[in-house]
Amino acid sequence: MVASISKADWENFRAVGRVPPSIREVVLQSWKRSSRLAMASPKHAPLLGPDDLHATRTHARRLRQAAHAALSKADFLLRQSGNMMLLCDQDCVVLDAVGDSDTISRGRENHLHLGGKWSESAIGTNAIGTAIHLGRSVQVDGPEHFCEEIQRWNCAASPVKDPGTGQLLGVVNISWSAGQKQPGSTALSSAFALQVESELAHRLAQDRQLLLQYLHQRRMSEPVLLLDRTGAEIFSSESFAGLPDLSQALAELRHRLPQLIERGADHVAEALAGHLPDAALDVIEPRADAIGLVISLKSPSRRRRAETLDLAQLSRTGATMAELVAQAQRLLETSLPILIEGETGTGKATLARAMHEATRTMRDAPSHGPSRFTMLECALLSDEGLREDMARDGLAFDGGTLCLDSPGRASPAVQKLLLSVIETAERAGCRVITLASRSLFQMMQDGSLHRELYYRIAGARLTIPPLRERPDEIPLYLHAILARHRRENGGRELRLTAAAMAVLRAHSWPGNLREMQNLVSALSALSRSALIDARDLPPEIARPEGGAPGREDSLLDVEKTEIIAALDATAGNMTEAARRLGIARSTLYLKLEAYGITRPRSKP
Ligand SMILES: Nc1ncnc2c1ncn2[C@@H]1O[C@H](COP(=O)(O)OP(=O)(O)OP(=O)(O)O)[C@@H](O)[C@H]1O
Repeated sequence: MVASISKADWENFRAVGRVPPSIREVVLQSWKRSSRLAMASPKHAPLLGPDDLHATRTHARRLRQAAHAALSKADFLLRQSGNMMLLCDQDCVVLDAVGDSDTISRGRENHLHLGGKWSESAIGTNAIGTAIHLGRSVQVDGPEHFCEEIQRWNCAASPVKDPGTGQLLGVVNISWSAGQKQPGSTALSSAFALQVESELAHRLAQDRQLLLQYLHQRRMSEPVLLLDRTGAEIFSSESFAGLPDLSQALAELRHRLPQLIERGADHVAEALAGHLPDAALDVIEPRADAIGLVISLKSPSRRRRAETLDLAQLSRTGATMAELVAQAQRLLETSLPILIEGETGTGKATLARAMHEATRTMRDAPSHGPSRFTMLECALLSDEGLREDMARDGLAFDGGTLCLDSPGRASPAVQKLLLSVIETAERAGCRVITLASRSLFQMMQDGSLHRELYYRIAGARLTIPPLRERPDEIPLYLHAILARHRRENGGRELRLTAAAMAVLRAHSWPGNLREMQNLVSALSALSRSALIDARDLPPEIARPEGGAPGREDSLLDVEKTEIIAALDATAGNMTEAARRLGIARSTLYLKLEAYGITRPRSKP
């Protein structure tokens, strides 16, 4: 494209406001906006200082990361072409400059370079500022620029929009000397902008995949809604969708989420507190950036619940935990890395947090400093993201605890990087605690866990046995969880009948304490009475399908459950229960004793 006007046209407009007849409408409108700002004619755009530039580039990291491939390609293609390509953010600040080195040097003279701010309000009509103002591709040639010094340039800029929200993120701009003909530059800037947008879309799709994986791993049974960082709904449980009166609060949240989530988890929690007071929030941050949000109802978030239990409380939940807590306390005297193993939901993360809190408050451990608890969900880490976090100090340790969740599920590349993360953490006086629901030793033997990583994390081992291996402790846990639920949520105090307790003791609890926690939340929400009987329990617990016992169910478990179900169905009538089970009444008495089952009700 050739400029629609001459230098003389521009001079006439500036001097007496005469509008050149051949001027393009887009340029004229921009000149009018620029005139209203009554700016002098600066020689260059304003320039951000190094600290502000660093902060601006960090803030725009998502855009810059997505533009990485396009910038590398442009750097190669535009070498010695007289063109340079600039990536700018939505405030018109130049974030990156690549391409022909002579053109880049000349750009510096006008601050058409890193940190230069090219908004219309700062420097009048120019492709970057005008494209951002209009939200569409614009080319501005020589004398069409509003400020004289900038007329040595031709520029073509195309917007980059967030594929999730449609929000303008910035522009890709191509600049070259006004004297040279460079046909196709607008097309080139559009092509690169499209490439950046498609990379952003690809990353958004990957993040959505990660969010679904996260939800799958949590196995949440309460009403739950999963949103990505743009506010789009990724998943909603039927129970959540059916909740009345939430639509307005949610619409507002989804609208504000893209801004809130950029500012951090605390801002989201704060904004939601007024709208969804009963909701628990989990902002998902597998790397330094939040990629989405889980909202669950009537069950405070796992993270918050875990924070409230200390070692003393844990040791009160039975002999097994008392012994484990005693061992944990001895280990806290050392600097050994600790591996906590146990099936899903057995309380590994809770124990790790309680250990962290204990270290924090130990007066005789000044070296442990003010201390953060940094949890890395290893299965969700990518080597690229982790490398970036390490490079820009996103994983700064201050003593405290580095908690690695399921390192065996990380890719081999991530496992290698974790070795350096651990080294950095230990050098900063950090305690390393690793959580695993499968035997890491076994995984090392299988070759799915890096051998060196295993020996770096498994200094000492604590193993939490599954609930089904310690049925005597089940009532203690139930009482503790019922009491805690009432403390946290107020309301009625739920109590269990002997029959209900018997069924729950006999249950195999494949989801362990998390399953128990969810059951208590569900009972509290659904039960009309404060006294829970066996018949109020969900069918999969009260009457497990004979054909589909859990992996761990033994035949004895099945028999025990059958007996409890028969007693429940006959309201404790021994004669009738024995008849249903096809055994003698005396045999039923013997079996009750053997299984430690308490008769629900005395009926003849
Ligand atoms: N001693 C305890 N008493 C009562 N509740 C507990 C106890 N320990 C853990 N919990 C609760 O059990 C649930 C599961 O605990 P946690 O998340 O620590 O388990 P986990 O083993 O780390 O699970 P996963 O391996 O699936 O991540 C949480 O809701 C937690 O608050």
